[in-house]
Amino acid sequence: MDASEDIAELQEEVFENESKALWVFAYGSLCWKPGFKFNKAVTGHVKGYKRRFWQGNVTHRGTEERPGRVVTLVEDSKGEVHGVAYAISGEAAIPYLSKRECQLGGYISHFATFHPISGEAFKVLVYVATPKNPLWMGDADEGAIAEQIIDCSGPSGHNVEYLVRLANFMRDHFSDNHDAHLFNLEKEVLSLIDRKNMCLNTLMGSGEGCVTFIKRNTSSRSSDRNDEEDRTDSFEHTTRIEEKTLRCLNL
Ligand SMILES: N[C@@H](CCC(=O)N[C@@H](CS)C(=O)NCC(=O)O)C(=O)O
Repeated sequence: MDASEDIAELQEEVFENESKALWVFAYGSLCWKPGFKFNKAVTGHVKGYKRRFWQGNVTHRGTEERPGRVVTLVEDSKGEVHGVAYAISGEAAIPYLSKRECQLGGYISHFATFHPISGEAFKVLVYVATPKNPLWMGDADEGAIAEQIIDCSGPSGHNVEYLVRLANFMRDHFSDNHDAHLFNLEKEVLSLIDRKNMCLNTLMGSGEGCVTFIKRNTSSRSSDRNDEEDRTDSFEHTTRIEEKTLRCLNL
């Protein structure tokens, strides 16, 4: 973890009252760089999609001359995409996401059903790029996509950082989830970096604004409290939390 990164807690459970908050599902850079304040974050998945590096990007990880590649969700009746859902807080999150995702990224938003690692499924807002948007790049040979990724960078950093931080997030939080497209691309990109004698550390940037999640194990709460007290307390605790401003770890 870079010294400039922030830490935030991943919770294990979403209580019924909390699922009525506005939640956003993250499956790309929002997993490791949300950029907005949230009250709660839980891992889980959405069904009926697959994650693909089929969206072009000229405002974060590429330029007009050399567009980068970022992820979107593509419909797939047998697919599942794992990521993290955030209970957003404050009024700034939606305008921020509208600008970052829609205005700058070509994504549109709609609702999907999120299945948390424990607890009932609930609705989440998800930002998806469709083939209708002008930045759409679509399917391509994974070797060609890898060549494009190592060749692109933009105002938010290198396209390699985008890919590797997402792969790291998935490894850290979903050990049994094999997103072949993501990890094949990572393997191809790391092999090209090696062959071209490039420096991965340099490509990964400073980590400014990135978040590393630590798991908060609610079941480890003091054992002398009954479930109801725990549940109520942890819900109140969740709502009582001031808007979570992520703190830097000055290690
Ligand atoms: N909506 C997806 C993808 C979001 C995404 O990766 N957006 C890109 C392109 S608009 C972005 O914000 N990149 C910021 C960055 O690369 O630092 C998610 O939930 O994570």
